[in-house]
Amino acid sequence: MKIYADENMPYVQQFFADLGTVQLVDGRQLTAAQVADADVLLVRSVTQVNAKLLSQNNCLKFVGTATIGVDHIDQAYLTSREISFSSAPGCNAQSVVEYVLSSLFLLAEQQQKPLQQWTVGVIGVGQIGSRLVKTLQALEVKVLQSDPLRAANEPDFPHLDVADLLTQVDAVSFHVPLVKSGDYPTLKLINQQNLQQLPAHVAIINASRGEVTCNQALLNEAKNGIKRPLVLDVWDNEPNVLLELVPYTRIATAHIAGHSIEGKARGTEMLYQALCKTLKMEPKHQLHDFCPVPVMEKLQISANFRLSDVQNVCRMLYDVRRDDALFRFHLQGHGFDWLRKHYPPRREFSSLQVQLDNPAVAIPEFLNNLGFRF
Ligand SMILES: NC(=O)c1ccc[n+]([C@@H]2O[C@H](COP(=O)([O-])OP(=O)(O)OC[C@H]3O[C@@H](n4cnc5c(N)ncnc54)[C@H](O)[C@@H]3O)[C@@H](O)[C@H]2O)c1
Ligand SMILES: O=C(O)[C@H](O)[C@H](O)COP(=O)(O)O
Repeated sequence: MKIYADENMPYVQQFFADLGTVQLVDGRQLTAAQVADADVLLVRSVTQVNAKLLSQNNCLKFVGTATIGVDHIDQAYLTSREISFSSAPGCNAQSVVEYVLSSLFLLAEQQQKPLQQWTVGVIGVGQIGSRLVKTLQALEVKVLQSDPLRAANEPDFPHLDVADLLTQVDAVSFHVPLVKSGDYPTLKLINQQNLQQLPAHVAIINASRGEVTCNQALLNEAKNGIKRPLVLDVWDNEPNVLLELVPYTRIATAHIAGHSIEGKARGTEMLYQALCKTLKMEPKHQLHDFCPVPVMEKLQISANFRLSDVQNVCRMLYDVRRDDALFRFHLQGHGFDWLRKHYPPRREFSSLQVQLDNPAVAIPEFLNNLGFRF
Protein backbone atom coordinates (compact mmCIF):
# COMPACT_ATOMS: atom_id res chain seq x y z
CA MET A 1 0.00 0.00 0.00
CA LYS A 2 1.40 3.43 -0.96
CA ILE A 3 0.90 6.06 1.70
CA TYR A 4 1.70 9.67 0.81
CA ALA A 5 2.00 11.93 3.83
CA ASP A 6 2.77 15.59 4.45
CA GLU A 7 6.37 15.94 5.63
CA ASN A 8 5.16 18.08 8.55
CA MET A 9 3.24 15.24 10.15
CA PRO A 10 5.18 14.10 13.22
CA TYR A 11 5.69 10.38 13.87
CA VAL A 12 4.04 9.46 10.59
CA GLN A 13 6.72 6.86 9.77
CA GLN A 14 6.48 5.36 13.26
CA PHE A 15 2.70 5.08 13.10
CA PHE A 16 2.18 4.02 9.49
CA ALA A 17 5.32 2.13 8.36
CA ASP A 18 3.86 -1.30 9.09
CA LEU A 19 0.73 -0.50 7.05
CA GLY A 20 2.56 0.38 3.82
CA THR A 21 5.36 2.37 2.18
CA VAL A 22 5.34 5.91 3.54
CA GLN A 23 6.43 8.64 1.13
CA LEU A 24 6.83 12.15 2.59
CA VAL A 25 5.75 15.08 0.41
CA ASP A 26 5.64 18.88 0.49
CA GLY A 27 1.93 19.38 1.11
CA ARG A 28 1.81 22.94 -0.23
CA GLN A 29 3.32 21.94 -3.62
CA LEU A 30 1.62 18.57 -4.07
CA THR A 31 0.62 17.76 -7.69
CA ALA A 32 -1.79 15.33 -9.32
CA ALA A 33 1.13 13.43 -10.88
CA GLN A 34 2.80 12.93 -7.50
CA VAL A 35 -0.25 11.29 -5.93
CA ALA A 36 -1.33 9.32 -9.03
CA ASP A 37 -0.54 5.97 -7.38
CA ALA A 38 -1.47 6.79 -3.77
CA ASP A 39 -3.67 4.32 -1.89
CA VAL A 40 -3.70 6.57 1.17
CA LEU A 41 -3.21 10.34 1.29
CA LEU A 42 -2.45 12.08 4.61
CA VAL A 43 -2.48 15.87 4.50
CA ARG A 44 -2.44 19.00 6.63
CA SER A 45 -4.32 22.25 6.08
CA VAL A 46 -2.04 23.44 3.25
CA THR A 47 -3.16 20.83 0.69
CA GLN A 48 -6.33 21.38 -1.32
CA VAL A 49 -7.78 17.91 -1.81
CA ASN A 50 -10.18 18.09 -4.74
CA ALA A 51 -10.95 16.77 -8.22
CA LYS A 52 -7.88 18.52 -9.64
CA LEU A 53 -5.43 16.93 -7.21
CA LEU A 54 -6.95 13.48 -7.63
CA SER A 55 -7.50 13.68 -11.39
CA GLN A 56 -4.76 11.13 -12.20
CA ASN A 57 -5.48 8.72 -9.35
CA ASN A 58 -7.75 5.68 -9.68
CA CYS A 59 -6.70 3.74 -6.60
CA LEU A 60 -7.12 6.11 -3.64
CA LYS A 61 -9.02 4.50 -0.74
CA PHE A 62 -8.45 6.84 2.17
CA VAL A 63 -7.80 10.54 2.72
CA GLY A 64 -6.97 11.85 6.16
CA THR A 65 -6.24 15.38 7.36
CA ALA A 66 -4.36 15.70 10.65
CA THR A 67 -6.26 18.92 11.37
CA ILE A 68 -9.47 20.14 12.91
CA GLY A 69 -10.37 22.45 10.01
CA VAL A 70 -11.62 20.72 6.86
CA ASP A 71 -12.17 23.70 4.54
CA HIS A 72 -9.32 22.45 2.28
CA ILE A 73 -11.07 19.14 1.57
CA ASP A 74 -13.78 18.65 -1.05
CA GLN A 75 -15.67 16.06 0.96
CA ALA A 76 -18.53 15.79 -1.55
CA TYR A 77 -16.01 14.85 -4.22
CA LEU A 78 -14.43 12.18 -2.00
CA THR A 79 -17.88 10.74 -1.26
CA SER A 80 -18.70 10.68 -4.99
CA ARG A 81 -15.61 8.51 -5.51
CA GLU A 82 -16.28 6.38 -2.42
CA ILE A 83 -12.99 7.41 -0.85
CA SER A 84 -13.04 7.19 2.97
CA PHE A 85 -12.26 10.43 4.74
CA SER A 86 -11.21 11.26 8.25
CA SER A 87 -10.14 14.45 10.03
CA ALA A 88 -8.81 14.89 13.57
CA PRO A 89 -11.50 16.72 15.55
CA GLY A 90 -10.17 18.31 18.72
CA CYS A 91 -6.58 17.12 18.16
CA ASN A 92 -5.02 20.51 18.79
CA ALA A 93 -7.85 22.25 20.66
CA GLN A 94 -5.89 22.54 23.92
CA SER A 95 -2.91 23.98 22.05
CA VAL A 96 -5.09 26.74 20.57
CA VAL A 97 -6.59 27.50 23.99
CA GLU A 98 -3.07 27.89 25.44
CA TYR A 99 -2.18 30.24 22.56
CA VAL A 100 -5.24 32.42 23.20
CA LEU A 101 -4.67 32.40 26.95
CA SER A 102 -1.05 33.48 26.54
CA SER A 103 -2.19 36.29 24.22
CA LEU A 104 -4.82 37.45 26.69
CA PHE A 105 -2.29 37.47 29.55
CA LEU A 106 -0.06 39.67 27.44
CA LEU A 107 -2.82 42.09 26.40
CA ALA A 108 -3.98 42.38 30.02
CA GLU A 109 -0.43 43.18 31.08
CA GLN A 110 0.06 45.73 28.29
CA GLN A 111 -3.20 47.43 29.23
CA GLN A 112 -2.52 47.18 32.96
CA LYS A 113 -5.98 45.75 33.51
CA PRO A 114 -6.11 42.34 35.20
CA LEU A 115 -7.76 39.65 33.08
CA GLN A 116 -10.34 39.12 35.84
CA GLN A 117 -11.74 42.57 34.96
CA TRP A 118 -12.12 41.71 31.28
CA THR A 119 -15.12 40.47 29.37
CA VAL A 120 -14.05 38.09 26.61
CA GLY A 121 -16.31 37.11 23.70
CA VAL A 122 -15.90 33.62 22.25
CA ILE A 123 -17.35 33.16 18.77
CA GLY A 124 -17.75 29.51 17.84
CA VAL A 125 -18.11 27.34 20.92
CA GLY A 126 -17.11 23.88 19.70
CA GLN A 127 -14.03 21.87 20.67
CA ILE A 128 -11.75 24.91 21.06
CA GLY A 129 -14.30 27.56 22.04
CA SER A 130 -15.86 25.46 24.81
CA ARG A 131 -12.45 24.62 26.32
CA LEU A 132 -11.53 28.29 26.17
CA VAL A 133 -14.77 29.26 27.92
CA LYS A 134 -14.06 26.72 30.70
CA THR A 135 -10.48 27.90 31.07
CA LEU A 136 -11.40 31.58 31.27
CA GLN A 137 -14.26 30.93 33.67
CA ALA A 138 -11.88 28.95 35.89
CA LEU A 139 -9.73 32.08 35.95
CA GLU A 140 -12.78 34.16 36.94
CA VAL A 141 -12.95 35.99 33.62
CA LYS A 142 -16.40 37.00 32.38
CA VAL A 143 -17.17 35.24 29.09
CA LEU A 144 -19.87 35.85 26.49
CA GLN A 145 -20.57 33.24 23.83
CA SER A 146 -21.87 33.21 20.28
CA ASP A 147 -22.76 30.03 18.43
CA PRO A 148 -26.06 30.07 16.52
CA LEU A 149 -25.79 26.39 15.59
CA ARG A 150 -25.50 25.31 19.20
CA ALA A 151 -28.25 27.74 20.17
CA ALA A 152 -30.57 26.09 17.64
CA ASN A 153 -30.10 22.68 19.33
CA GLU A 154 -29.53 23.59 22.96
CA PRO A 155 -32.28 25.71 24.50
CA ASP A 156 -30.10 26.63 27.51
CA PHE A 157 -27.05 27.67 25.50
CA PRO A 158 -26.22 31.32 26.42
CA HIS A 159 -25.98 32.53 22.82
CA LEU A 160 -25.59 36.18 21.83
CA ASP A 161 -25.64 37.43 18.24
CA VAL A 162 -22.20 38.55 17.10
CA ALA A 163 -23.37 42.17 16.76
CA ASP A 164 -24.73 42.12 20.32
CA LEU A 165 -21.68 40.42 21.77
CA LEU A 166 -19.29 42.90 20.14
CA THR A 167 -20.86 45.80 22.04
CA GLN A 168 -20.10 44.19 25.42
CA VAL A 169 -16.57 42.81 25.28
CA ASP A 170 -12.95 43.87 25.81
CA ALA A 171 -11.67 41.13 23.50
CA VAL A 172 -13.19 38.74 21.02
CA SER A 173 -11.69 35.40 20.01
CA PHE A 174 -12.79 33.48 16.91
CA HIS A 175 -13.10 29.68 16.89
CA VAL A 176 -15.36 29.03 13.93
CA PRO A 177 -14.79 26.90 10.85
CA LEU A 178 -14.40 28.76 7.55
CA VAL A 179 -17.87 28.60 5.97
CA LYS A 180 -18.47 30.59 2.81
CA SER A 181 -22.22 30.10 2.28
CA GLY A 182 -25.40 28.85 3.95
CA ASP A 183 -27.30 30.16 6.97
CA TYR A 184 -24.29 30.86 9.17
CA PRO A 185 -21.35 31.90 7.01
CA THR A 186 -18.16 32.88 8.79
CA LEU A 187 -16.34 34.44 5.84
CA LYS A 188 -15.49 38.02 6.84
CA LEU A 189 -17.36 37.84 10.14
CA ILE A 190 -15.23 40.88 10.93
CA ASN A 191 -15.49 43.30 8.03
CA GLN A 192 -15.26 46.96 7.09
CA GLN A 193 -18.84 47.62 8.26
CA ASN A 194 -18.88 46.05 11.71
CA LEU A 195 -15.35 47.27 12.46
CA GLN A 196 -16.68 50.81 12.27
CA GLN A 197 -19.11 49.99 15.11
CA LEU A 198 -16.47 48.26 17.23
CA PRO A 199 -14.83 50.44 19.92
CA ALA A 200 -11.09 50.80 19.28
CA HIS A 201 -10.09 49.21 22.60
CA VAL A 202 -11.76 45.87 21.74
CA ALA A 203 -9.04 43.34 20.96
CA ILE A 204 -9.49 40.90 18.08
CA ILE A 205 -7.91 37.45 18.36
CA ASN A 206 -8.08 35.20 15.33
CA ALA A 207 -6.71 31.66 15.51
CA SER A 208 -9.40 30.10 13.31
CA ARG A 209 -9.00 30.85 9.59
CA GLY A 210 -7.60 34.08 8.12
CA GLU A 211 -10.64 34.76 5.94
CA VAL A 212 -12.86 35.09 9.04
CA THR A 213 -11.41 38.53 9.85
CA CYS A 214 -10.93 40.58 6.68
CA ASN A 215 -7.25 41.60 6.75
CA GLN A 216 -7.72 44.52 4.37
CA ALA A 217 -10.44 45.96 6.63
CA LEU A 218 -8.14 45.60 9.66
CA LEU A 219 -5.37 47.38 7.76
CA ASN A 220 -7.68 50.17 6.63
CA GLU A 221 -8.76 51.00 10.16
CA ALA A 222 -5.19 50.76 11.46
CA LYS A 223 -4.08 53.21 8.77
CA ASN A 224 -6.87 55.51 9.90
CA GLY A 225 -5.21 55.67 13.30
CA ILE A 226 -7.29 53.06 15.19
CA LYS A 227 -4.87 51.31 17.57
CA ARG A 228 -6.90 48.14 18.05
CA PRO A 229 -5.03 45.29 19.79
CA LEU A 230 -4.75 42.57 17.15
CA VAL A 231 -3.63 38.99 17.68
CA LEU A 232 -3.42 37.16 14.37
CA ASP A 233 -2.30 33.58 14.00
CA VAL A 234 -4.10 33.07 10.70
CA TRP A 235 -4.16 35.26 7.62
CA ASP A 236 -6.03 35.87 4.42
CA ASN A 237 -4.30 34.15 1.55
CA GLU A 238 -1.64 32.19 3.46
CA PRO A 239 1.29 31.87 2.97
CA ASN A 240 1.22 35.34 1.36
CA VAL A 241 0.57 37.46 4.41
CA LEU A 242 -0.53 41.08 4.00
CA LEU A 243 2.86 42.40 5.12
CA GLU A 244 1.62 45.94 5.66
CA LEU A 245 -0.69 44.71 8.44
CA VAL A 246 2.04 43.03 10.52
CA PRO A 247 3.46 46.19 12.19
CA TYR A 248 -0.03 47.06 13.43
CA THR A 249 -0.47 43.74 15.27
CA ARG A 250 0.36 43.10 18.94
CA ILE A 251 0.93 39.42 18.23
CA ALA A 252 1.52 37.95 14.79
CA THR A 253 2.29 34.27 14.22
CA ALA A 254 2.48 31.77 11.37
CA HIS A 255 -0.67 29.64 11.88
CA ILE A 256 0.95 27.76 14.73
CA ALA A 257 -1.67 28.10 17.48
CA GLY A 258 -2.33 24.36 17.22
CA HIS A 259 1.29 23.30 16.83
CA SER A 260 2.11 21.96 20.28
CA ILE A 261 3.94 18.62 20.12
CA GLU A 262 0.84 16.91 21.51
CA GLY A 263 -1.55 18.77 19.18
CA LYS A 264 0.25 17.78 16.00
CA ALA A 265 1.07 14.27 17.12
CA ARG A 266 -2.51 13.60 18.24
CA GLY A 267 -3.57 14.47 14.68
CA THR A 268 -1.27 11.77 13.28
CA GLU A 269 -2.48 9.27 15.88
CA MET A 270 -6.15 9.95 15.10
CA LEU A 271 -5.56 9.31 11.38
CA TYR A 272 -3.68 6.12 12.19
CA GLN A 273 -6.62 4.91 14.28
CA ALA A 274 -9.07 5.88 11.52
CA LEU A 275 -7.08 4.06 8.82
CA CYS A 276 -6.76 0.96 11.03
CA LYS A 277 -10.54 1.02 11.46
CA THR A 278 -11.08 1.34 7.70
CA LEU A 279 -8.69 -1.58 7.14
CA LYS A 280 -10.34 -3.52 9.99
CA MET A 281 -7.01 -3.81 11.80
CA GLU A 282 -6.22 -3.47 15.47
CA PRO A 283 -4.04 -0.34 16.14
CA LYS A 284 -0.60 -1.31 17.48
CA HIS A 285 0.86 2.09 18.26
CA GLN A 286 -0.14 5.00 20.41
CA LEU A 287 1.09 8.54 20.90
CA HIS A 288 2.55 7.68 24.27
CA ASP A 289 5.09 5.39 22.50
CA PHE A 290 6.66 8.28 20.60
CA CYS A 291 6.06 11.57 22.48
CA PRO A 292 9.33 12.71 24.13
CA VAL A 293 9.57 13.06 27.90
CA PRO A 294 8.86 16.74 28.73
CA VAL A 295 11.80 18.91 29.77
CA MET A 296 9.82 20.07 32.82
CA GLU A 297 7.77 17.28 34.36
CA LYS A 298 6.77 18.41 37.85
CA LEU A 299 6.12 21.67 39.65
CA GLN A 300 5.63 21.96 43.38
CA ILE A 301 3.54 24.90 44.55
CA SER A 302 2.82 26.07 48.07
CA ALA A 303 -0.39 27.08 49.81
CA ASN A 304 0.54 30.69 49.00
CA PHE A 305 -0.14 30.10 45.30
CA ARG A 306 -2.73 32.67 44.11
CA LEU A 307 -4.83 33.31 41.02
CA SER A 308 -2.32 36.01 40.01
CA ASP A 309 0.45 33.37 39.94
CA VAL A 310 -1.25 31.23 37.26
CA GLN A 311 0.13 33.39 34.48
CA ASN A 312 3.72 32.58 35.49
CA VAL A 313 3.11 28.84 35.41
CA CYS A 314 1.35 29.05 32.04
CA ARG A 315 4.21 31.10 30.62
CA MET A 316 6.73 28.47 31.70
CA LEU A 317 5.06 26.12 29.25
CA TYR A 318 4.12 28.58 26.53
CA ASP A 319 4.69 32.27 25.91
CA VAL A 320 3.26 33.52 22.60
CA ARG A 321 5.90 36.28 22.47
CA ARG A 322 8.44 33.65 21.38
CA ASP A 323 6.44 32.87 18.25
CA ASP A 324 5.67 36.53 17.58
CA ALA A 325 9.40 37.34 17.68
CA LEU A 326 10.23 34.48 15.32
CA PHE A 327 7.52 35.62 12.92
CA ARG A 328 8.72 39.23 12.75
CA PHE A 329 12.34 38.11 12.37
CA HIS A 330 11.89 35.43 9.71
CA LEU A 331 8.75 36.34 7.76
CA GLN A 332 10.51 38.28 5.02
CA GLY A 333 13.57 36.00 5.07
CA HIS A 334 12.85 32.30 5.40
CA GLY A 335 9.11 32.94 5.11
CA PHE A 336 5.80 31.66 6.45
CA ASP A 337 6.10 27.95 5.59
CA TRP A 338 9.68 27.72 6.87
CA LEU A 339 8.51 29.13 10.21
CA ARG A 340 5.87 26.43 10.39
CA LYS A 341 8.23 23.66 9.37
CA HIS A 342 10.89 24.70 11.90
CA TYR A 343 8.52 25.33 14.76
CA PRO A 344 10.40 24.97 18.08
CA PRO A 345 9.09 22.37 20.52
CA ARG A 346 6.21 23.39 22.72
CA ARG A 347 4.47 21.20 25.29
CA GLU A 348 0.89 21.47 26.48
CA PHE A 349 -0.10 22.16 30.08
CA SER A 350 -0.92 18.46 30.49
CA SER A 351 2.81 17.69 30.27
CA LEU A 352 3.34 19.33 33.66
CA GLN A 353 2.28 17.71 36.89
CA VAL A 354 1.44 20.30 39.55
CA GLN A 355 1.76 19.21 43.16
CA LEU A 356 1.12 20.99 46.43
CA ASP A 357 3.94 20.91 48.98
CA ASN A 358 1.38 19.83 51.57
CA PRO A 359 -0.65 16.89 50.17
CA ALA A 360 -3.35 17.50 52.79
CA VAL A 361 -4.20 20.88 51.15
CA ALA A 362 -6.57 20.84 48.17
CA ILE A 363 -5.48 22.10 44.74
CA PRO A 364 -6.91 25.63 44.35
CA GLU A 365 -10.18 25.65 42.40
CA PHE A 366 -8.86 28.10 39.78
CA LEU A 367 -6.12 25.63 38.76
CA ASN A 368 -8.66 22.97 37.92
CA ASN A 369 -9.91 23.06 34.32
CA LEU A 370 -6.69 24.61 33.01
CA GLY A 371 -5.33 21.33 31.71
CA PHE A 372 -2.41 20.66 34.08
CA ARG A 373 -1.98 17.20 35.60
CA PHE A 374 -2.39 16.87 39.34
N1 LIG B 1 -4.82 28.31 14.20
C1 LIG B 1 -4.77 27.01 14.33
O1 LIG B 1 -3.71 26.44 14.45
C2 LIG B 1 -6.04 26.21 14.39
C3 LIG B 1 -6.02 24.98 15.06
C4 LIG B 1 -7.19 24.25 15.13
C5 LIG B 1 -8.35 24.71 14.54
N2 LIG B 1 -8.33 25.91 13.88
C6 LIG B 1 -9.59 26.43 13.28
O2 LIG B 1 -10.52 26.60 14.33
C7 LIG B 1 -11.80 26.15 13.87
C8 LIG B 1 -12.64 25.73 15.07
O3 LIG B 1 -12.11 24.54 15.66
P1 LIG B 1 -12.99 23.63 16.64
O4 LIG B 1 -12.21 22.42 16.90
O5 LIG B 1 -13.45 24.41 17.80
O6 LIG B 1 -14.18 23.28 15.68
P2 LIG B 1 -15.62 22.74 16.07
O7 LIG B 1 -16.23 22.27 14.81
O8 LIG B 1 -15.53 21.81 17.23
O9 LIG B 1 -16.37 24.06 16.57
C9 LIG B 1 -16.74 25.11 15.73
C10 LIG B 1 -17.94 25.79 16.33
O10 LIG B 1 -18.24 26.93 15.53
C11 LIG B 1 -19.65 27.02 15.47
N3 LIG B 1 -20.04 27.86 14.35
C12 LIG B 1 -20.17 27.55 13.06
N4 LIG B 1 -20.58 28.63 12.35
C13 LIG B 1 -20.69 29.65 13.23
C14 LIG B 1 -21.05 31.02 13.12
N5 LIG B 1 -21.41 31.55 11.95
N6 LIG B 1 -21.02 31.79 14.24
C15 LIG B 1 -20.68 31.27 15.44
N7 LIG B 1 -20.37 29.96 15.60
C16 LIG B 1 -20.34 29.17 14.51
C17 LIG B 1 -20.12 25.58 15.34
O11 LIG B 1 -21.47 25.45 15.71
C18 LIG B 1 -19.18 24.88 16.31
O12 LIG B 1 -19.74 24.78 17.61
C19 LIG B 1 -11.47 25.01 12.90
O13 LIG B 1 -12.49 24.83 11.96
C20 LIG B 1 -10.19 25.48 12.25
O14 LIG B 1 -10.47 26.20 11.09
C21 LIG B 1 -7.20 26.65 13.79
O1 LIG C 1 -7.38 23.13 11.53
C1 LIG C 1 -6.38 22.84 12.20
O2 LIG C 1 -6.33 21.82 12.90
C2 LIG C 1 -5.21 23.77 12.27
O3 LIG C 1 -5.47 24.92 11.55
C3 LIG C 1 -3.95 23.10 11.91
O4 LIG C 1 -3.13 23.04 13.03
C4 LIG C 1 -3.28 23.86 10.82
O5 LIG C 1 -1.99 23.57 10.73
P1 LIG C 1 -1.37 22.67 9.56
O6 LIG C 1 -2.23 21.51 9.35
O7 LIG C 1 -1.32 23.48 8.31
O8 LIG C 1 -0.06 22.34 10.10
